[in-house]
Amino acid sequence: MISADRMAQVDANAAALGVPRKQLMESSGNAVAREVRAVADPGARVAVVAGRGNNGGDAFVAARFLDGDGSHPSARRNGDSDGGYDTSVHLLGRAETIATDIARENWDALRRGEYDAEEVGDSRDFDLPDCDVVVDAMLGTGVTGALREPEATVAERINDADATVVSVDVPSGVNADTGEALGASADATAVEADRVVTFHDAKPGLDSLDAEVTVADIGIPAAAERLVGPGDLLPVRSGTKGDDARTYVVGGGPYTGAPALAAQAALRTGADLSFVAAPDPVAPQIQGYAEDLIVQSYDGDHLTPEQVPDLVETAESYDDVVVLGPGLGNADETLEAAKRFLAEFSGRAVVDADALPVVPEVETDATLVCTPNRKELAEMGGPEVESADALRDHADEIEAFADELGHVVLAKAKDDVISDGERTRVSTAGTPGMTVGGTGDTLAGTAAGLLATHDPFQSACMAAYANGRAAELLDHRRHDGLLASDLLDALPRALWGEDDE
Ligand SMILES: NC(=O)C1=CN([C@@H]2O[C@H](COP(=O)(O)OP(=O)(O)OC[C@H]3O[C@@H](n4cnc5c(N)ncnc54)[C@H](O)[C@@H]3O)[C@@H](O)[C@H]2O)[C@@H](O)CC1
Ligand SMILES: [K+]
Repeated sequence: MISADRMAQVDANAAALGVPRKQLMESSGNAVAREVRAVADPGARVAVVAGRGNNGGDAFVAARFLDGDGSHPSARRNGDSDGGYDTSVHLLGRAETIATDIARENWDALRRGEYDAEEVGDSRDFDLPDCDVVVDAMLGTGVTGALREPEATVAERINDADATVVSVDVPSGVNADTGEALGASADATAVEADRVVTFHDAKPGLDSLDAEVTVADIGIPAAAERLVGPGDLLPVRSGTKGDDARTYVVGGGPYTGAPALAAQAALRTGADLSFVAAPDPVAPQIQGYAEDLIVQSYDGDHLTPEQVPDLVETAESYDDVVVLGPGLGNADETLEAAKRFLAEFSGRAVVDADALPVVPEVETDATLVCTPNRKELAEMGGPEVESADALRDHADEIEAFADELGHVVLAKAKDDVISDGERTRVSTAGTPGMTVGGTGDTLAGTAAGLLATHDPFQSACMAAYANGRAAELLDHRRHDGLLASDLLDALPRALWGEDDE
């Protein structure tokens, strides 16, 4: 099962892996043509009713495969008297308004190839021709809201027609995630399909329909789902910046750079305000690294359980996303404090570095993203991974560990493995230069900035990819000598830039 949003991500990942959408469209159209062949014999009359998006584009391709008068070489070879169908294509709207290049190219191919293809300017002029099969390609997963005109009227004509209705991807006007007709009213219009050819994977909403559903393999590589790619960034790229997103790094003491890097990465990733809570003696130093941060100090030179109630109260009252761990050190009192923090905190947090080993030891209501390296993963009770290259070979064990832990695990190495115990993805983004200190801190801060407005698993996937991608964007200049602080500059481009699409 795959949701419409995830399908769009996978599709963008496939393009990044070298299988562009136009190629997928060719496979989709071919699959639609196969379905028509399954419901009607050659020579039957097929009316293709297409919208101006890629759903229509799929059907333009199908028309090329279906149309014919029996003279196609394959039909002759097979000894069929007539391998083709009497096919007409009806585009709802003018060709200039076709929304995507690939759909327009397939429309142009129909016109140049002298297929029977017309533009329908006004639905009042449109008489669905007498036909045996209607291919419904008005709208697919790109539909928003109730069917507008002319689609609504045409949907009624399709439903009234005495023909087998084959819908492309999803019946037009139906929400693929829920199976409901889109729109406010209970009697919202949608096409009633006899058959649906959907692509790549089943859609949750199609089960409840009174239609026979075929799932067609359109050649999307498995890696487009398994590997985190630019498609996984669609939630940030298509979303708006969260209002008042705030992050709160509880870190510093023996070290000062780590909390500063994490807090700055959070700002680069969409947080509006980034706070650091740090011990008195090091607070000015952390502030000195960056005027963009708001540093709040507490008594003592390292975190102790005494400070925890105040920190929890501050974080919870402002609904801050916490980063717990960077630069805290591992004094016994500090680990005790980390444990107490997690026991009392019920918000969202990224847990990194020295705070990680306490996670399995504590009951918490908090929503956590844990970001261990290989050594920390083992210390937490996760799998022992023999080398930095081998992490992804242990993906199944990491999934089992995340399931047992009850939190998202982002295990970082050459390739990162991200799991919530059910879903597991691998990020191969990154460069050899990233073994330098501090890149884990920018990763934790990035995850926190994203966690302010996105779900934990998605945030962890996006953070792993964006942090690695930031290094790739810089790598041509800094193959040796990359600094974690360099990544800060590149993070916004990695997240929102167009350069890897
Ligand atoms: N995403 C994928 O992975 C793939 C998608 N493919 C096809 O692409 C389709 C999605 O294409 P698009 O995203 O271009 O979207 P659609 O073709 O579903 O529809 C988009 C168009 O419909 C219009 N529209 C939206 N809501 C409307 C409403 N309520 N009434 C009237 N018009 C409305 C929009 O203005 C836009 O022009 C899929 O359903 C599938 O058929 C396939 O080609 C292969 C792979
Ligand atoms: K459709």
